[in-house]
Amino acid sequence: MPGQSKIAAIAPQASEIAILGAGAVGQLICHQLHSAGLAVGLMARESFASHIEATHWQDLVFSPLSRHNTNTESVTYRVPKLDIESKSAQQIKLLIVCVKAYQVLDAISPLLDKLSPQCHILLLHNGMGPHLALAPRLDGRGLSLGTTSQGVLRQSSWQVKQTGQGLTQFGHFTGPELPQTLRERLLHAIPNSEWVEAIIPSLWQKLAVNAAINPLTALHQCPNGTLAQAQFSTTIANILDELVEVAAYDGIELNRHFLEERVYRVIELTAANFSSMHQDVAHHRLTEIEQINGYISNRARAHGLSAPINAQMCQAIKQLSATKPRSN
Ligand SMILES: NC(=O)C1=CN([C@@H]2O[C@H](COP(=O)(O)OP(=O)(O)OC[C@H]3O[C@@H](n4cnc5c(N)ncnc54)[C@H](OP(=O)(O)O)[C@@H]3O)[C@@H](O)[C@H]2O)C=CC1
Ligand SMILES: CC(C)(CO)C(=O)C(=O)O
Repeated sequence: MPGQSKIAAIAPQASEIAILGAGAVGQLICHQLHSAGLAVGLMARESFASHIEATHWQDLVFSPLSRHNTNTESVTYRVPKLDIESKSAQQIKLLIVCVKAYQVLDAISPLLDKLSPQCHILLLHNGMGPHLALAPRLDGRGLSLGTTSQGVLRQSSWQVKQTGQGLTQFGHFTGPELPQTLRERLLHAIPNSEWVEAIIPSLWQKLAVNAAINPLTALHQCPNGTLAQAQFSTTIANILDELVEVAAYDGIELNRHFLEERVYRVIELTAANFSSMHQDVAHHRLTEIEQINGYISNRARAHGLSAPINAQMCQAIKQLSATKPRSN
């Protein structure tokens, strides 16, 4: 293939880090960990139906971010495809879950009684909620959470292209902490990443960006930049007002002014992009609305409050999706 170099490297040692969910983000993180020399393997959906006992390999193609739309050279590399039924699964020390928010529980549930009791779990998705459902089921394992503003596009099953750089944040949520050595390796491997003392406020801040941008771009079928127009400012302000109030009841103090500035900065920086929800609706896929505006409205209800604009966004996206047959 033109513009592509083969640098296949086989790491013979057992994988100490496994990535569950071999989609866009899963393959991006896999590439970054593999490039840093870490023993990483993939758990793709098809592994569960597989009767192959031993570890086998997967070739992946990664295209780095291209500046000025120039042709960048893609790299092909090879990582183990992990089978949860194999003995090597017991050696996994860190499981990074890179599925969509609504897929987390279904993806991880079959693994919980098979992973080692020491295996640490890290959830990396947009939206919030799965951590609350997963926490009581950890059986003494540690749980960390993360959020990334890197951008990546899946071009085919085993080929992804990085489309944006951005901050990635991780932090401890509950149970035993991620061992220091693994934490350092993770931060070293993922560009522009940091460990934060309090991850939940960071997740709320990312939630604010997604809650303001994603449903409006899907409903109005527009790129992110269109939301800078004055006609959207009241709705965006209302979404943020409700979010800040609900977060405060959850014990998280957010700076309303800072949040709004952040939302408009993302609108400007990603002006030409179509949000993930816009794309999910356009491609007739399930959206993460339930874990974004739906989470705000559910947490409001849990505190005896209401978050009518977020509830309305949630309802409108579900209605819009219902008019289109789903492909997943
Ligand atoms: N793409 C991006 O640029 C960014 C995405 N995010 C967030 O990251 C998360 C992941 O997004 P993204 O990678 O784009 O999504 P994708 O749909 O590309 O990847 C999800 C992957 O999870 C797999 N999966 C689903 N269910 C299971 C299961 N039960 N067992 C094993 N694998 C499973 C899917 O398999 P299959 O292929 O078979 O469906 C798919 O490969 C989302 O929350 C998204 O909002 C955050 C920042 C940027
Ligand atoms: C930041 C934003 C809104 C960029 O499009 C995003 O995270 C998404 O589309 O889900």
